[in-house]
Amino acid sequence: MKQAMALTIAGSDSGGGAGIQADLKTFQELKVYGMSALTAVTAQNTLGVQGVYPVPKEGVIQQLNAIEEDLRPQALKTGMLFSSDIIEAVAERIHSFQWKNIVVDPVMIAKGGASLLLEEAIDALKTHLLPVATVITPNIPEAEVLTGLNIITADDKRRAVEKLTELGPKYVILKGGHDENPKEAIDFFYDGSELKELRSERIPTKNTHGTGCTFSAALTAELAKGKSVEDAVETAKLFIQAAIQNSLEIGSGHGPTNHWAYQENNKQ
Ligand SMILES: Nc1ncnc2c1ncn2[C@@H]1O[C@H](COP(=O)(O)OP(=O)(O)O)[C@@H](O)[C@H]1O
Ligand SMILES: Cc1ncc(COP(=O)(O)OP(=O)(O)O)c(N)n1
Repeated sequence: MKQAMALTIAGSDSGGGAGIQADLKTFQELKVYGMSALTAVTAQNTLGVQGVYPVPKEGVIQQLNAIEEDLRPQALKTGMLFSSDIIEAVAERIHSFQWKNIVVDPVMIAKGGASLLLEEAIDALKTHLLPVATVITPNIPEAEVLTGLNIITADDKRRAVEKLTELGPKYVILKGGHDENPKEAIDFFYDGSELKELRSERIPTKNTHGTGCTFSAALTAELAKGKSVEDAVETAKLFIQAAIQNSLEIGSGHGPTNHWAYQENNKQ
């Protein structure tokens, strides 16, 4: 059997709950061989981000070249990319290597408010990276920045996903973690014509550090196995639901999600 292989291009979270660490843990749980290209080192824990140290663009390019030369991913995701320099380099490599199944999680701001994307990089994200994306997974504040819309109602969400599709990605998943619904966490899935809702119970917990990273990593892992985007997102939603339901009460801030809960639940 061919081994499924996935790549994450993202920042490091020293606390292990988000970023590269969350992505690799998720790949591993879903039995996908994980590779990483680091874009930045953050000093971070459950209380927030204390420092950001970007990797020079040349270092990011060299990591991607090394992966292409020898390993080739069947799917990849991008997370924290930080600067327009890094975004342009990543988009160029994805294009020239003709990598497929590209998940763009347009990470902008960490839970505590720290900026993980420079203001100057927003244009590059829209003009360089979204056109090469297969699927993008913004949360509501990120979708507001990318579209310039105020997103509150279901109609706003429809308008937002349509507008985001015009920027290039084939599919848009507008995540509902930040909306006001106290009972359900509803994500909107748009394939360019049909809008579907992915619903789950909203779990009342403060331990949601790394939810977005984990969700997009699960989606990427399933794409690497050859699933369609429609099927991969169903598994990603179940994976994040189990991870939040069994989140870890560690640290004194927003604890991380539990990456092994999905497999534990699915053991015979
Ligand atoms: N309290 C919660 N209960 C259940 N699902 C949640 C909860 N918070 C977020 N989610 C889900 O986690 C995933 C990540 O969403 P979100 O938190 O909006 O992303 P981000 O971490 O990028 O802000 C989505 O599928 C969302 O519906
Ligand atoms: C290094 C790094 N990358 C991404 C994030 C944001 O992760 P996310 O899943 O959106 O979770 P929260 O920041 O909302 O907890 C991050 N914090 N660090």
